[in-house]
Amino acid sequence: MFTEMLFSGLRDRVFSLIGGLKMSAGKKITICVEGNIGSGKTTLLDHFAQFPEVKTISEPVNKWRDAGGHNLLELMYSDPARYSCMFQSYVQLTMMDNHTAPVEKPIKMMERSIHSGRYCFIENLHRGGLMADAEYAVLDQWFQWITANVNVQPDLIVYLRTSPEVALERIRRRSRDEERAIPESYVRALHELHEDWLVRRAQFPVPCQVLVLDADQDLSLLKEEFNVRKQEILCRSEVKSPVKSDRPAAASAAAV
Ligand SMILES: Nc1ncnc2c1ncn2[C@@H]1O[C@H](COP(=O)(O)OP(=O)(O)O)[C@@H](O)[C@H]1O
Ligand SMILES: Nc1nc2c(ncn2[C@H]2C[C@H](O)[C@@H](COP(=O)(O)O)O2)c(=O)[nH]1
Repeated sequence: MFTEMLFSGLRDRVFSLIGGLKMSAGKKITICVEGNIGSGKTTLLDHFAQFPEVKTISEPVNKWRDAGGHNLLELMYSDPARYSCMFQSYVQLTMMDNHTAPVEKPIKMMERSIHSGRYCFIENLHRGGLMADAEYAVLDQWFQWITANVNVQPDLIVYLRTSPEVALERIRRRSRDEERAIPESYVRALHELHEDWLVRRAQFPVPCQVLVLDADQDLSLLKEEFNVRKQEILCRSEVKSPVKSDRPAAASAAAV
């Protein structure tokens, strides 16, 4: 009940923001909730799942933990040099499946996207020397083909921005078996890659508008943060969505 009350204002703000995206009649809106491991994505989706306008689609972690009886997530964490290419290949397939899943409701809210899989996780594994150049090149070719030929375009990214310290504390608190040995350096590197991508716009294209929320705050303060930022975003929602090209254009609205 307490969480319900806290998020009720957030729901209204998200919906008014979506209204600002100039939803034409019948248009479906896709929102991707991005953030580091433990940033609160599942918690946010669980809350929004109760609203009739929203269809939430969680990250397919269960598929990764049982692919024909194999726990690919555990394999990847146990020996990333050997298994990360295989794992990322399956992540790209399962995330493409989520992106293309037909949804009757006007709002599809996804946990993460194929984009963060490429720009944050694959990038992290390659830069960390845990993925060979050839594997990186092949995964990128697949990613480029998918983004050019399949509609994996979100309309809005909600970035739950946490400090690495808070993310680590929440990972430890959640204590998922496969994640018990995640080093602090891994979470820190993922944080910087999210920041480079969604805030600093350092290298990789951002496919749509981004709403940045300070997710370090406890649930009680998260709603206020969103209220403050809502107007700032709405004035940008007049901007047309990026023209669909063979690659996602950098969002014409600046990051907030
Ligand atoms: N804003 C928050 N304040 C405090 N704890 C949170 C907050 N958001 C999530 N948590 C807790 O942190 C852990 C990770 O949250 P989760 O939603 O599973 O993150 P993600 O899906 O991004 O990995 C869970 O135990 C959850 O209850
Ligand atoms: N190597 C990758 N790992 C990924 C990717 N997407 C998610 N994950 C891992 C991170 C967590 O251990 C687990 C679930 O993520 P949450 O942030 O929801 O806890 O899956 C990826 O693309 N590559």
